[in-house]
Amino acid sequence: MESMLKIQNLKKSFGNKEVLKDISLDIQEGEVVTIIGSSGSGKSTLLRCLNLLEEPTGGEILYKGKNVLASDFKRNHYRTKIGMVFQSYNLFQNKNVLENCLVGPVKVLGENKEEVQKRALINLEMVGMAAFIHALPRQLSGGQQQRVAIARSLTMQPEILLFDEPTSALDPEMVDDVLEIMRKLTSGGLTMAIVTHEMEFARDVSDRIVFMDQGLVAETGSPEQIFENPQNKRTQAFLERFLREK
Ligand SMILES: Nc1ncnc2c1ncn2[C@@H]1O[C@H](COP(=O)(O)OP(=O)(O)OP(=O)(O)O)[C@@H](O)[C@H]1O
Repeated sequence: MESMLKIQNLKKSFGNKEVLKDISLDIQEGEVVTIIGSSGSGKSTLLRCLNLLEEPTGGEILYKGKNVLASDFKRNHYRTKIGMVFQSYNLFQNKNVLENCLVGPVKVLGENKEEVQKRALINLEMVGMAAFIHALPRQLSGGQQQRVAIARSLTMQPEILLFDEPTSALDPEMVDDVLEIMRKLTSGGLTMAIVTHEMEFARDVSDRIVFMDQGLVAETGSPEQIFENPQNKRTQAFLERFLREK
Protein backbone atom coordinates (compact mmCIF):
# COMPACT_ATOMS: atom_id res chain seq x y z
CA MET A 1 0.00 0.00 0.00
CA GLU A 2 1.05 3.55 -0.72
CA SER A 3 1.89 5.94 2.13
CA MET A 4 -0.82 8.55 2.40
CA LEU A 5 1.27 10.61 4.82
CA LYS A 6 4.88 10.07 5.64
CA ILE A 7 6.12 12.11 8.56
CA GLN A 8 9.86 12.36 8.93
CA ASN A 9 11.70 13.87 11.91
CA LEU A 10 8.91 16.36 12.45
CA LYS A 11 9.56 19.10 14.99
CA LYS A 12 7.44 21.88 16.41
CA SER A 13 8.41 24.46 19.00
CA PHE A 14 6.44 27.34 20.45
CA GLY A 15 9.11 29.87 21.41
CA ASN A 16 11.69 27.79 23.21
CA LYS A 17 9.15 25.11 24.21
CA GLU A 18 9.84 22.02 22.13
CA VAL A 19 6.47 20.28 21.79
CA LEU A 20 7.27 17.84 18.98
CA LYS A 21 10.87 16.72 19.28
CA ASP A 22 11.35 14.22 16.48
CA ILE A 23 8.30 12.44 15.12
CA SER A 24 8.49 9.90 12.32
CA LEU A 25 5.36 8.07 11.31
CA ASP A 26 3.83 6.54 8.22
CA ILE A 27 0.11 6.49 7.60
CA GLN A 28 -0.87 4.11 4.83
CA GLU A 29 -3.86 4.47 2.57
CA GLY A 30 -6.93 2.99 4.29
CA GLU A 31 -5.21 2.72 7.64
CA VAL A 32 -6.77 3.71 10.97
CA VAL A 33 -4.04 5.07 13.24
CA THR A 34 -4.88 6.09 16.79
CA ILE A 35 -2.62 8.38 18.78
CA ILE A 36 -2.72 8.05 22.54
CA GLY A 37 -0.62 9.52 25.34
CA SER A 38 -0.67 11.78 28.37
CA SER A 39 -2.02 15.26 28.32
CA GLY A 40 0.58 17.62 26.89
CA SER A 41 2.52 14.94 25.02
CA GLY A 42 1.90 16.76 21.72
CA LYS A 43 -0.89 14.72 20.13
CA SER A 44 -3.05 17.67 19.07
CA THR A 45 -0.03 19.61 17.91
CA LEU A 46 0.95 16.69 15.68
CA LEU A 47 -2.50 16.62 14.04
CA ARG A 48 -2.45 20.40 13.66
CA CYS A 49 0.92 20.19 11.93
CA LEU A 50 -0.39 17.52 9.57
CA ASN A 51 -3.14 19.78 8.27
CA LEU A 52 -0.92 22.86 8.47
CA LEU A 53 -2.95 24.64 11.13
CA GLU A 54 0.47 24.85 12.74
CA GLU A 55 3.68 25.36 10.83
CA PRO A 56 6.25 22.69 11.72
CA THR A 57 9.65 24.03 12.73
CA GLY A 58 11.55 21.10 11.25
CA GLY A 59 11.31 17.80 9.43
CA GLU A 60 9.12 16.75 6.55
CA ILE A 61 5.56 15.73 5.78
CA LEU A 62 5.12 13.84 2.53
CA TYR A 63 1.62 13.54 1.11
CA LYS A 64 1.54 10.78 -1.50
CA GLY A 65 5.27 11.35 -1.86
CA LYS A 66 5.09 15.14 -2.24
CA ASN A 67 6.73 17.46 0.29
CA VAL A 68 3.92 19.43 1.90
CA LEU A 69 6.31 22.01 3.34
CA ALA A 70 7.97 22.84 0.02
CA SER A 71 7.41 26.42 -1.14
CA ASP A 72 5.77 25.35 -4.42
CA PHE A 73 3.41 22.83 -2.79
CA LYS A 74 -0.29 23.61 -3.34
CA ARG A 75 -1.36 24.02 0.27
CA ASN A 76 -4.93 25.07 -0.36
CA HIS A 77 -5.61 21.98 -2.43
CA TYR A 78 -3.94 19.79 0.20
CA ARG A 79 -6.07 21.32 2.97
CA THR A 80 -9.23 20.28 1.13
CA LYS A 81 -7.99 16.68 1.13
CA ILE A 82 -7.27 16.57 4.85
CA GLY A 83 -10.46 16.70 6.90
CA MET A 84 -10.45 17.55 10.58
CA VAL A 85 -13.00 16.96 13.30
CA PHE A 86 -12.29 19.10 16.37
CA GLN A 87 -13.09 18.61 20.01
CA SER A 88 -15.29 21.72 19.88
CA TYR A 89 -17.19 20.90 16.61
CA ASN A 90 -16.51 24.35 15.08
CA LEU A 91 -19.74 24.50 13.08
CA PHE A 92 -20.70 27.77 11.41
CA GLN A 93 -23.13 29.14 13.98
CA ASN A 94 -25.19 31.22 11.56
CA LYS A 95 -25.72 28.38 9.10
CA ASN A 96 -28.13 25.49 9.47
CA VAL A 97 -27.08 21.84 9.44
CA LEU A 98 -27.40 21.37 5.70
CA GLU A 99 -25.71 24.68 4.87
CA ASN A 100 -22.82 23.71 7.13
CA CYS A 101 -22.29 20.66 4.93
CA LEU A 102 -22.66 22.54 1.63
CA VAL A 103 -20.45 25.53 2.18
CA GLY A 104 -17.05 23.84 1.84
CA PRO A 105 -17.69 21.82 -1.31
CA VAL A 106 -19.67 24.62 -3.01
CA LYS A 107 -17.64 27.68 -1.98
CA VAL A 108 -14.16 26.18 -1.71
CA LEU A 109 -14.23 23.35 -4.24
CA GLY A 110 -16.67 25.09 -6.59
CA GLU A 111 -18.86 22.01 -6.89
CA ASN A 112 -22.43 21.94 -8.13
CA LYS A 113 -24.81 22.60 -5.25
CA GLU A 114 -27.35 19.91 -6.17
CA GLU A 115 -24.63 17.27 -6.39
CA VAL A 116 -23.18 18.29 -3.05
CA GLN A 117 -26.61 18.32 -1.47
CA LYS A 118 -27.21 14.69 -2.45
CA ARG A 119 -23.93 13.70 -0.85
CA ALA A 120 -24.58 15.83 2.24
CA LEU A 121 -27.96 14.21 2.79
CA ILE A 122 -26.45 10.73 2.55
CA ASN A 123 -23.82 11.70 5.12
CA LEU A 124 -26.34 13.36 7.41
CA GLU A 125 -28.46 10.22 7.20
CA MET A 126 -25.42 8.13 8.08
CA VAL A 127 -24.78 10.18 11.23
CA GLY A 128 -28.47 10.17 12.17
CA MET A 129 -29.01 13.88 11.59
CA ALA A 130 -31.14 13.91 8.43
CA ALA A 131 -34.18 15.06 10.40
CA PHE A 132 -32.34 18.19 11.55
CA ILE A 133 -31.22 19.78 8.30
CA HIS A 134 -32.87 23.14 9.04
CA ALA A 135 -31.68 23.37 12.65
CA LEU A 136 -29.04 25.85 13.72
CA PRO A 137 -26.06 24.54 15.71
CA ARG A 138 -27.20 26.23 18.94
CA GLN A 139 -30.44 24.24 18.82
CA LEU A 140 -28.51 20.96 18.93
CA SER A 141 -26.78 19.04 21.69
CA GLY A 142 -23.00 18.70 21.65
CA GLY A 143 -23.26 15.12 20.42
CA GLN A 144 -25.57 16.15 17.59
CA GLN A 145 -23.26 19.02 16.62
CA GLN A 146 -20.31 16.66 16.52
CA ARG A 147 -22.26 14.27 14.30
CA VAL A 148 -22.98 17.16 11.92
CA ALA A 149 -19.30 18.11 12.01
CA ILE A 150 -18.43 14.57 10.92
CA ALA A 151 -20.98 14.69 8.09
CA ARG A 152 -19.62 18.07 7.04
CA SER A 153 -16.07 16.72 6.88
CA LEU A 154 -17.17 13.68 4.90
CA THR A 155 -19.03 15.82 2.38
CA MET A 156 -15.69 17.37 1.43
CA GLN A 157 -14.65 13.83 0.39
CA PRO A 158 -11.30 13.98 2.18
CA GLU A 159 -8.57 11.46 1.55
CA ILE A 160 -7.68 11.40 5.19
CA LEU A 161 -9.78 12.40 8.15
CA LEU A 162 -8.14 13.63 11.37
CA PHE A 163 -10.03 13.49 14.66
CA ASP A 164 -8.77 15.59 17.56
CA GLU A 165 -10.38 14.18 20.71
CA PRO A 166 -13.84 14.29 19.14
CA THR A 167 -15.65 13.06 22.24
CA SER A 168 -13.73 14.88 24.99
CA ALA A 169 -16.11 17.83 25.22
CA LEU A 170 -19.28 15.72 25.19
CA ASP A 171 -21.58 14.74 28.02
CA PRO A 172 -20.97 11.06 28.79
CA GLU A 173 -24.32 9.90 27.40
CA MET A 174 -23.44 11.31 23.98
CA VAL A 175 -19.99 9.83 23.67
CA ASP A 176 -21.19 6.44 22.46
CA ASP A 177 -23.30 7.89 19.64
CA VAL A 178 -20.27 9.63 18.21
CA LEU A 179 -17.97 6.64 18.72
CA GLU A 180 -20.52 4.44 16.96
CA ILE A 181 -20.37 6.65 13.87
CA MET A 182 -16.59 6.66 13.95
CA ARG A 183 -16.66 2.88 14.19
CA LYS A 184 -18.74 2.74 11.01
CA LEU A 185 -16.21 4.96 9.26
CA THR A 186 -13.27 2.86 10.33
CA SER A 187 -14.71 -0.14 8.55
CA GLY A 188 -15.39 1.88 5.38
CA GLY A 189 -11.82 2.07 4.11
CA LEU A 190 -11.25 5.77 4.91
CA THR A 191 -7.76 6.73 6.08
CA MET A 192 -8.08 8.06 9.62
CA ALA A 193 -5.78 9.46 12.30
CA ILE A 194 -7.52 9.74 15.65
CA VAL A 195 -6.36 11.37 18.87
CA THR A 196 -8.45 9.98 21.68
CA HIS A 197 -8.56 9.09 25.35
CA GLU A 198 -11.17 6.37 24.62
CA MET A 199 -8.96 3.34 25.06
CA GLU A 200 -11.55 0.63 24.42
CA PHE A 201 -12.51 2.30 21.19
CA ALA A 202 -8.84 2.62 20.23
CA ARG A 203 -8.27 -1.06 20.93
CA ASP A 204 -11.29 -2.08 18.86
CA VAL A 205 -10.91 0.00 15.72
CA SER A 206 -7.25 0.75 15.18
CA ASP A 207 -4.95 -0.89 12.70
CA ARG A 208 -2.12 0.70 14.61
CA ILE A 209 -1.68 2.57 17.88
CA VAL A 210 0.91 5.26 18.40
CA PHE A 211 1.86 6.08 21.97
CA MET A 212 3.26 9.58 22.29
CA ASP A 213 5.29 10.76 25.23
CA GLN A 214 6.90 14.17 25.70
CA GLY A 215 6.96 15.05 22.03
CA LEU A 216 8.22 11.68 20.82
CA VAL A 217 6.68 8.46 19.54
CA ALA A 218 7.58 6.21 22.43
CA GLU A 219 6.00 3.08 20.98
CA THR A 220 3.89 2.00 18.05
CA GLY A 221 2.24 -1.32 17.35
CA SER A 222 -0.96 -3.24 16.80
CA PRO A 223 -3.67 -2.82 19.45
CA GLU A 224 -2.77 -6.31 20.76
CA GLN A 225 0.89 -5.37 21.13
CA ILE A 226 0.22 -2.04 22.81
CA PHE A 227 -2.56 -3.15 25.13
CA GLU A 228 -1.51 -6.72 25.94
CA ASN A 229 2.24 -6.44 25.81
CA PRO A 230 3.54 -2.86 25.87
CA GLN A 231 7.33 -2.72 25.68
CA ASN A 232 7.94 0.83 26.75
CA LYS A 233 7.82 1.61 30.50
CA ARG A 234 5.97 4.88 29.88
CA THR A 235 3.32 3.09 27.81
CA GLN A 236 2.90 0.55 30.60
CA ALA A 237 2.53 3.29 33.21
CA PHE A 238 0.07 5.23 31.06
CA LEU A 239 -2.15 2.22 30.45
CA GLU A 240 -1.99 1.10 34.08
CA ARG A 241 -2.99 4.56 35.22
CA PHE A 242 -5.80 4.56 32.72
CA LEU A 243 -7.11 1.18 33.90
CA ARG A 244 -6.94 2.31 37.54
CA GLU A 245 -8.90 5.47 36.82
CA LYS A 246 -11.56 3.64 34.87
N1 LIG B 1 -0.10 27.67 20.37
C1 LIG B 1 0.64 27.23 21.40
N2 LIG B 1 1.51 28.05 22.03
C2 LIG B 1 2.26 27.62 23.07
N3 LIG B 1 2.23 26.36 23.55
C3 LIG B 1 1.40 25.50 22.96
C4 LIG B 1 0.56 25.87 21.85
N4 LIG B 1 -0.16 24.79 21.47
C5 LIG B 1 0.20 23.79 22.30
N5 LIG B 1 1.13 24.21 23.19
C6 LIG B 1 1.76 23.39 24.24
O1 LIG B 1 2.22 22.20 23.66
C7 LIG B 1 2.10 21.11 24.58
C8 LIG B 1 1.40 19.97 23.91
O2 LIG B 1 0.05 20.34 23.64
P1 LIG B 1 -0.94 19.39 22.84
O3 LIG B 1 -2.28 20.05 22.88
O4 LIG B 1 -0.36 19.06 21.52
O5 LIG B 1 -0.93 18.11 23.77
P2 LIG B 1 -1.91 16.86 23.78
O6 LIG B 1 -1.06 15.66 23.87
O7 LIG B 1 -2.85 16.95 22.63
O8 LIG B 1 -2.68 17.07 25.15
P3 LIG B 1 -4.23 16.82 25.55
O9 LIG B 1 -4.42 15.34 25.63
O10 LIG B 1 -4.34 17.49 26.89
O11 LIG B 1 -5.05 17.51 24.50
C9 LIG B 1 1.37 21.66 25.80
O12 LIG B 1 2.31 21.90 26.80
C10 LIG B 1 0.78 22.95 25.30
O13 LIG B 1 0.68 23.89 26.33
